[in-house]
Amino acid sequence: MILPKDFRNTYEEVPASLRDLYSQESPEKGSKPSSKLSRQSLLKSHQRHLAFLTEGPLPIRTLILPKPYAPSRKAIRDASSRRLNLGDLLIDSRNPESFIVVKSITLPYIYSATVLVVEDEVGDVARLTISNLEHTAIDPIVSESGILAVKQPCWSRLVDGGYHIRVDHPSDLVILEGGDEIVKEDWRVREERREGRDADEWKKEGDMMFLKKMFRKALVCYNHGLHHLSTHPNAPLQIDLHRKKCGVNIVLLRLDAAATDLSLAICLSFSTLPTPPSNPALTDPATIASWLHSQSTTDPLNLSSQLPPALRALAARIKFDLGLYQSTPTYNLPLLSSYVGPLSLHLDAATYISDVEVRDSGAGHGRGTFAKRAFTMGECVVVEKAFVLPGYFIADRGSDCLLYNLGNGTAAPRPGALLFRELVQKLSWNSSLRREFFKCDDGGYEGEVGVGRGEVEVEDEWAVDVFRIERIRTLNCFSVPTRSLDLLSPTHNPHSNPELRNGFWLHASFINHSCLPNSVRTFIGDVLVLRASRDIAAGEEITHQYTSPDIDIHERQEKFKATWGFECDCRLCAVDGAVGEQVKSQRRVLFEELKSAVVKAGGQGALTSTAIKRIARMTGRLEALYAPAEGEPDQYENLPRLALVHPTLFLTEAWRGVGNMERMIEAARKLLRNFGILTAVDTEKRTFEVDLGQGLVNVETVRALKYLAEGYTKKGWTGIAEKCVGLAKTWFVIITGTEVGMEEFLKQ
Ligand SMILES: C[S@@+](CC[C@H](N)C(=O)[O-])C[C@H]1O[C@@H](n2cnc3c(N)ncnc32)[C@H](O)[C@@H]1O
Repeated sequence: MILPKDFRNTYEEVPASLRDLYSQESPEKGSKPSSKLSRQSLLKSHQRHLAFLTEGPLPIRTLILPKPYAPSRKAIRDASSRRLNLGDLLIDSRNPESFIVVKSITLPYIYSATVLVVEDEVGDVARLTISNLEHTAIDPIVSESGILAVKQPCWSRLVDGGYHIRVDHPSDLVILEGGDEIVKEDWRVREERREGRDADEWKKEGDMMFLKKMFRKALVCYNHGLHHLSTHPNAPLQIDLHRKKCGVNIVLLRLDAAATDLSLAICLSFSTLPTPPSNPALTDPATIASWLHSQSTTDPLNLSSQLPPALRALAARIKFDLGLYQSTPTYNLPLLSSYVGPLSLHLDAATYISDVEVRDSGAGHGRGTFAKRAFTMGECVVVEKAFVLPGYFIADRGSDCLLYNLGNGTAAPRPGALLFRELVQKLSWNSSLRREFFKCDDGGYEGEVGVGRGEVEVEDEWAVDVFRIERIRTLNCFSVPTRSLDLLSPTHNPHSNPELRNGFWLHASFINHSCLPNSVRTFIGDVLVLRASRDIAAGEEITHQYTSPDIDIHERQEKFKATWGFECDCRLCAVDGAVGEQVKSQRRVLFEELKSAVVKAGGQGALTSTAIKRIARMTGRLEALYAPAEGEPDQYENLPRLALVHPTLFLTEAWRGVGNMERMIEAARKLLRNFGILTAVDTEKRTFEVDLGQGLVNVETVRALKYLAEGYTKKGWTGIAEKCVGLAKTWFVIITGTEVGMEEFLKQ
């Protein structure tokens, strides 16, 4: 089809236009549309849109969340559910007790959303837009002539006039089998099972579909094969088909279904042994499924050693993906780190959370995570495999997409949009995972939309509320590099702003922020490693920095408020906040002047001692703005002085550059001090003491120690140099998660 020149793709919604449209309540709300498009014009428009997907330039995918509304909690088969037709639907008015059954009369348009033309049981037609389905055009979930039940249907306005039916929550859509009794008689179809095909042929076709990445079609073929085997038994083939279905389900993130298939395959493989096992548990699918879901590394039935390798590998995969827990922080992290690459993020690692507990923080911060035992500096406090970390190829522009949330006017770029999509997919298909996820902080969403935490059950499953998923994502996700170590690489330029992924960790979500934290989180692929950055006492709350604090207290608090809805009340924020406005503004001005002086000095070729001294004098003036007034106690005594960090780092490296070791040592100690870490040197006894207090451990403090070691070595004070190296090593592990790359870093 040749598209007309003036063709506009109205299936790709424009967020700003939609926001404007939704900003005013429709005067027609609650009434029936006064006019509607004919079947012919809907079909014609649809054909053009389908042609656009093959002929037109593809825009960036735009996922849109309208204003929040709760998913329906009514099963369509519930006797009190009301079955409607298109003619009964009202504008912008959803009834959670109602549903409609429609049949697709077109191929689906699958891009930012899925669009179909559907007819109802009396032949009326409508455009149906389904958001948040994870399928692709080659492997669709909804098909031409597919039959769907849509819960709480209503007419939603379109920007260009007219109406469509819009589905946002995956649990508001039910895909019906052709033979389902709920489907009207003349729509019912016998499932297509080409005569003459045997299970082996279905298996081959399924394998072919799998290779073509048509995963859902592969599942259909394997199911046909299994159906054939119900009348032509062949145990090895049946095991094989369940095994293959399990593998496809894992690819589609349908882990609950994968566990069901695998338990059937395992039981069949045991029951068909020449001497079947005496333990009946081994041939009971429910027992095997519950072991797969047990989240425990224990294996009371000694299954692992008895399973054929292919089934054993699948069992391990499912257990890791559903979440596996170990009680000790024993890991070979360097080995795990060696497996990680841009396309291999997902590691086989169990989660360690045994030595922390979640309880009310008692400080008005909601729930928090607390130490159940003492941790020494550097120890792992939590090690956690991601619940979801999308593994896309960053250079692949085909995965570009944006998520617009019209409810709060925010837009998330690709990392957030892809995390949202994958969270929706994982939660839609795995009811066993929903309860834990929906316990995470949702910032009071339930109250706003009028749903209580315990009430969200649908057909014994938790409803998949996409608005709530998005709220939970924004409050709890982390931006992550492939490995924290990569952020330190000499080729990594912090100003080039490399794209970080967005990931979700269920347990780390319960850790509150402090600008003066006692732990540092790092990432090795999809494994989060949280280490104590100072000694932590049993019972102490574990905290980490959500983001490194802005120098300016107002900007800092604004960021916390805008992103997470809180105001930080840590000691640093209290002290920075209590500084008079005049001093605050003087600090800001001087900081900016220093920044320009540093840029200017750097741009004039090799630095001279005169240029460095000039910056040192300006830094001294800034330092004076942190001094206490005469007779007053020093509020910053052992607190970070954030505005001084960059200038002192510059001075340390500049003095090093011109070979002035004494000045470099002095500046490096100041750098530590400006992060809140006090050092004391006894020149007589040649001792060096470090008082970490509540100071910050980060890459710059590791660098400061490295420079100190270098300086003291040059002076011949090897004892102090060794002490600095020892501490630098511990801190390096804290800020990267492992010792991988440590020697190189300390040598540079
Ligand atoms: C990732 S969650 C942390 C766990 C959360 N407290 C809970 O009850 O689930 C982030 C939310 O915790 C709260 N929070 C975290 N750090 C805080 C702090 N320093 N002060 C006040 N509230 C904080 C905020 O409500 C924030 O949106």
